[in-house]
This record gives sequence, C-alpha cells and structure tokens, in this order.
Amino acid sequence: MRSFGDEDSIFVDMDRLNPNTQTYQPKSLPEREAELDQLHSALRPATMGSTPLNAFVFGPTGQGKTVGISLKTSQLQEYADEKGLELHVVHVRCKGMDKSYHVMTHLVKKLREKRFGPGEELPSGYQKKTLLSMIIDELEAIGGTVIVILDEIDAIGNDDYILYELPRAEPEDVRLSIIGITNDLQFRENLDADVRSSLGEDEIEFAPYDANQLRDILARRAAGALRDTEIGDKDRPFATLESDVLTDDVIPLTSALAAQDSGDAREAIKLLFRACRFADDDGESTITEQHVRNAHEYLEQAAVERGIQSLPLQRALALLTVTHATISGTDQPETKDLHNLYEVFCEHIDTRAISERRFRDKLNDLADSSILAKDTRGRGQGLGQTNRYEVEVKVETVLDNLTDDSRIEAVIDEMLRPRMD
Ligand SMILES: Nc1ncnc2c1ncn2[C@@H]1O[C@H](COP(=O)(O)OP(=O)(O)OP(=O)(O)O)[C@@H](O)[C@H]1O
Repeated sequence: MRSFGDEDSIFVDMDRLNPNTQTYQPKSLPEREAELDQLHSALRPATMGSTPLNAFVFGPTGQGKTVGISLKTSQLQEYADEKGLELHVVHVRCKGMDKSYHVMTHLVKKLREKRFGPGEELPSGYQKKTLLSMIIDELEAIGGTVIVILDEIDAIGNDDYILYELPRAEPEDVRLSIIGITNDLQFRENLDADVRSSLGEDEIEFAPYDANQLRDILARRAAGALRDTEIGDKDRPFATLESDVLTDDVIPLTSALAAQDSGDAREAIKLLFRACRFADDDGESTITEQHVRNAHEYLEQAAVERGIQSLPLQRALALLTVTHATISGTDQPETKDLHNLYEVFCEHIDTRAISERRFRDKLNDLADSSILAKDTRGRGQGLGQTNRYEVEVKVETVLDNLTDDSRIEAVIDEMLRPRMD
C-alpha cells in the first residue's frame, strides 16, 4: 500500500486546477473583460448612492458567469466597505428549486442570515404572497443597497412569480438590484415580456469560449498549479507558457477537445485536471497527449454512466429492449419488434405501456444522449426509412448502472441476465 506524504508530485497547488468554484476562484477573467465592463456599468450607480440596475446574464454552461459576477460584486463590496457605504450582496443558487416558492423561502433565509448570521431555518407553510411580504420586510430591515443574485434561475420553469413581483416590490429606503443568471437560452426567450423588460434592464451575454481563449485559460490555471510551469507575459498566457512537466501538445489538445464539445471552461479544466492526476497517480514526471486522451475517455464514460443512472422508468425500459436484442444476438431489430418486447416488459412489472410513437421518442432521446447509436436506412424502394438502434456502451455498463428502481431490476434479473449465460 502507498503511504501518504512520501511521494513526489507534479502539482504544487492542486486546488488551482480544480474546477469546483468553492475550491478555487480565479482573481481575474481577462477573456470576459467586455462582459464584466457591462456589469460594472450596471452596478456603478451603487457607488454614487443610486440604485444599481437589474441585469439578466445569460450564456451556455461553464462560461464564467458565476465567477465573473462574484468577482465584480466582491470588488464592489470592497469599495463599499472602504467608503462606509451600506451594501449587501445575497447569492441564491436556484438549481433544484422548481418553483418560485422555493426560491422565495431560500431568499428569506439568506436575507435573515445577513442580519443574524448562518443557521437560519427555511420558512415553511406560507403562501407566496406572505413570503413576498417577508422578503420585503427583510430587505427593509437590512436597508441600504441590496444586490440579489438569482443563479440558475431557469430552474423555476414557467413559474415566474418571483421574477415578476420582486423587481416591482419597492421596499422602503432600499436600493434593490436583481441579477438573474441562466444557461438556458430557451428560458430567456420564453419569459413574459414584462418580466424580461424589468429584470433585463441590462442584458449581458457570455458567448462560448473558442479554443484560443480556452488555451489561455488553461495556461493560467496550469501555471501555479503545476511544478516548474510559468507564464512569461500575462497578456499572452499560452504563447509564453514555459513548463517542464507539460508536453507541448497537452494544452492545445485539451482546448481543442473542450472547444469541440461545447467551449465550456469547466469541462476544459476538468479534463486537464484529470489528465494531470492520471500522470501524477502513476508517478510520472510529465503529462502527455496520451494522458489527455485517457482522461477524455474516462470523463465521457463517467458522463454516460451518470446519464444511465438518472434515466426515468420509460426511457430505462426502452434502453433495456435494445440491450435485450444485443444480448440475444438480434442484429438491429425494427422499432416495432422492440416495442413488442417493451410491452412484454411492462406486463411483467405491471406498468402501463406507452404507444409505439412515444416509445420511438424515448429511443431517440437515448440516441441524443449517446447511450444508443441510431442508424437510419431505407427499407428498399418506395418503402420509406427505418431507424435501427444499437447500445453505444457495454451491456455491463447498462446493467450495472440501472439499479435504482426495483421494477427495472426485476426486468434485468428475470428477463435479461438469464439470456447472458
Ligand atoms: N476566463 C476564465 N479564466 C479562468 N477560469 C475560468 C474562466 N471562465 C470560467 N472559468 C472557470 O470555469 C468554471 C466554470 O465557471 P462558472 O461556474 O463561472 O460558469 P457558469 O457560466 O456560471 O456556468 P453554469 O451556467 O454551469 O453555472 C469555474 O471553475 C471557473 O473558475
């Protein structure tokens, strides 16, 4: 067994390459200068005793929206503390809160914690209107300038009560600004026009990073995180990066893979971090292109496994029909045959079956998430097209990750496993 503490490492500060924002926050985001200037302009009135503007910040996942806003509001807070201005920033992460109601209970809790310190309870059993009055009361008790950040606000779906009411609340002697953040462009499109115009006094878009920007981001994170790795000119991080542990191809390959997937900085950092950890765990002194490729494969596999684990019942059953065909050696069966098998599964576990058309939608959803491979081909002259499906991953990966629901387990144990022997 390995002992802690007596190993050499390529890392000098591992946290710096950790994509988790609780672990490490960059001190500057040069790639987001334009967006942060826009935010600066929206918040600046706070420094002049006026009300900062409401802003709506949007862009795909992993684009520095959360860290950017946190950097800018911390900078404003520092200024306010220095000048003795009364300013409070409240950050509510709305992920998982599927109603305005939940966002409001969390907002009440956060506002109370501003006054009384951590450990306040979530209020429960109140009507939405009462919660709104509670929020207004709390805001008035705090006073001064209050900036409320509602991060991942798309979680509330169609229930936009809080977004409609809060900008109109007008608490007395409070200069209130609301910053809504979303990575769901559809949510922004679907917002009620009144909500959009009051919340989005300023709209700030974070467009996806390109491969060159990702190179610079990775170079800055790697310098300081890895041994003997430094940047010569901070305005040209990647171009002036010198490293004894990173081979030349590593950052370009990592950026190219992340840019091609989504331009997501979180994914790019995660990939580089995993590649470095693979090298470090093997006791190697350099990180190579192969480590990046292994890390990419590992993360893709992990994402597919998470995707399989979270499949709802109908999609899981649809996946099992294709898996059953693979195990039985049936080469790419027709959707109709898969649906027949699906009906047998449903009967076995006493569940109502969905129609063949909706079943086909489930198969297509699985193909969209790269769990199934879809092949569209002609049936022969004049006979139209047909879709054939195959499992993209190993049969074992499917069976091992579909274990949460006892009905699914029954189908696997009684109808699939016996065919594997
Ligand atoms: N320009 C940058 N320089 C260095 N690190 C960055 C940069 N942009 C983003 N990051 C890092 O990428 C990760 C994701 O950033 P962040 O959480 O701010 O994204 P986001 O746009 O809010 O994503 P989501 O919509 O998923 O919440 C964090 O680890 C962050 O530190």
